[in-house]
Amino acid sequence: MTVATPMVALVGNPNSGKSSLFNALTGARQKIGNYPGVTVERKSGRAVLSDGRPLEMVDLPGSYSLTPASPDEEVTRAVVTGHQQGERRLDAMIVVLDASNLDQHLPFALELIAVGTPVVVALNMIDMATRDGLELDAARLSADLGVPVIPTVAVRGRGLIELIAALEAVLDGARHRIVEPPEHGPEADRKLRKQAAIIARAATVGEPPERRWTQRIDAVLMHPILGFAILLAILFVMFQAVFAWSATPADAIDVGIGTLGQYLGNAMPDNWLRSMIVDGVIAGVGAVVVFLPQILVLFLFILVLEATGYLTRAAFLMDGIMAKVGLSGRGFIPLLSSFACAIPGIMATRAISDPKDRLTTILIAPLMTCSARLPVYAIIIAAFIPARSVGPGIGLQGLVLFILYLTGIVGALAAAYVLRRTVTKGASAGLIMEMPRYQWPRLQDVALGLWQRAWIFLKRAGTIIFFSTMLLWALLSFPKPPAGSDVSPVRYSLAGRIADNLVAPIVEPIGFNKDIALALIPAMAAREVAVSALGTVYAINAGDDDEQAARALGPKLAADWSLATALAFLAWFVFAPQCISTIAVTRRETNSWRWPALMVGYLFTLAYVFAGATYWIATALGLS
Ligand SMILES: Nc1nc2c(ncn2[C@@H]2O[C@H](COP(=O)(O)OP(=O)(O)OP(=O)(O)O)[C@@H](O)[C@H]2O)c(=O)[nH]1
Ligand SMILES: [Mg+2]
Repeated sequence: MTVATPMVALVGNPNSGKSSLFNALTGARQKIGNYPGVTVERKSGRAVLSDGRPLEMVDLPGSYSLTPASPDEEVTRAVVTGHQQGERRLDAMIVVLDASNLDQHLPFALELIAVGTPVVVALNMIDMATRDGLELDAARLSADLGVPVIPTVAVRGRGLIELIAALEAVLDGARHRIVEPPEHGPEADRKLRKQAAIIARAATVGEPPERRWTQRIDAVLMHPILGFAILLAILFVMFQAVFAWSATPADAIDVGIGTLGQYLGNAMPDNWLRSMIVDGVIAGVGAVVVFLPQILVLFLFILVLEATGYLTRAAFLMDGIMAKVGLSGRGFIPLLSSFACAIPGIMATRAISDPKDRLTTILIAPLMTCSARLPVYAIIIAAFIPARSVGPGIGLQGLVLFILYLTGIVGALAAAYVLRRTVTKGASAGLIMEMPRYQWPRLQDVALGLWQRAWIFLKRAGTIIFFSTMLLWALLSFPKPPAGSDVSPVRYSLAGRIADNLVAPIVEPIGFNKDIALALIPAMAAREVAVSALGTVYAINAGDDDEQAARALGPKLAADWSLATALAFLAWFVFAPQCISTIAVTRRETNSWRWPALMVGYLFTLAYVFAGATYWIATALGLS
């Protein structure tokens, strides 16, 4: 028998009903304070056992595991292990579970039971589980866990008498020793989750078909090997579709822009204004707008996958790999968003609680292939990679695009691995997220999402790209070479001179010609500007004798560049941090210039090295 007032804590996942249970058990006899040195609230109160003995009870903050990922979770761990300043050693714990979420709440319960302090499990929210048609076997669960399990409905006060009785029984048992729980990594985490899943399944005797279906689908989609193969297959189909489905509408836009350019070219007098509109705006902006269909196909896939509930599963699948490089699955959604654009991706990292984990995720986000790279990739692939099939249903062009995406991902993982061992050193936490239900995507939602992306893209084309194209046109057009000289107007212009004298010598060793050197300057504003810049350069170069120049950029490149140069150009854009907005948002989110500077530095280095290696290997293979 314990002599002093027994000390009991309520522990469990967030939202399992701890506070509701605490209120029901202690009534008005509560004290609220703070744990010393931290801003974590301490809530304690008095309950009574059936024989009238008093009991001190604390309501701990919700946690996912004993490996802390936040100050709240640190306090929970410290109280559970008896190391918390200002807290007595526990005599018992009430572990609170949400009955309809056993899979996700049991891993923490298993960890808590392993500590050795006497435990009573409150199988809470039984009313919700029953409402959903879920039937649980508390006795079986108790047998598997080795501790008493009492079904409760905290908000109705049901099961409280039984809970107190069970608590009394464990308090009267022998004194216990605390087994210091190991802080565990992802491997131990997965084991725990697996064990939890088995116990949960055994305790579930009746389940509505919908839940069973979810589990059956999950068993396949989240299988460590099969699920991964399916994820890769889905991504692969997605990239094939980006090319296959967009060809016809892209051609139509292309023809439309060409016709517009030709019409204006014929209708306007031959002066600088005509050159600015036809060679500058229409050639430049048009070269980018052509990629709208491909961007929409990509987003169609992302939006549909997200709406079905699959993306969260993909995050779980990726967690294992991400943990190996020191990231957590929490970073998956931000990184996936970065496939659309790094800016919302970097902002979404706010959901990552560990600061170093978050910082690493920010630093590698620009390596995810954003939609602004798509125009660059697409034009080079279309011009240099033959549209032939390399297997049933596998186009070579889609395959190359897939490889470019993959290179970005592998580069990001490698970068994270290095960063986590150097500048952002630290331990990584496991992933816990609630799984959404599987459902059919709603057509309106997908349509609205697509409309928003299209609008954002066109707005960029109308602002950043429009202005940088105009500026570039001006830099490319002036000063004019003296009449009668046969020097190229582009090379004679201000932009041409900057590119030739400053940039070209740096990028020449990696196989870039002077036109590329020129395009890289305005592309610092945004990657897709590289395409509009090339469009403008070649349009101005072609002068009056080639009305088709504005829209025939692809064939022009194919005639002008070697394959080795084209491949090096692709490799460059996998890594190069050519996006002012990303640098700005990194500065804002990390609140210092140090991290964006590091990001720009390491990415340019990688871009240079990889583009160079690609060029030299391709040249050695005779691909020039
Ligand atoms: N239907 C039903 N709702 C419950 C039950 N227990 C708690 N709730 C509700 O579940 C929600 C979360 O309950 P809390 O008691 O705040 O959960 P908690 O575990 O203290 O959550 P954190 O403090 O965030 O970790 C509240 O809206 C409660 O009203 C229950 O047995 N049945
Ligand atoms: Mg609470």
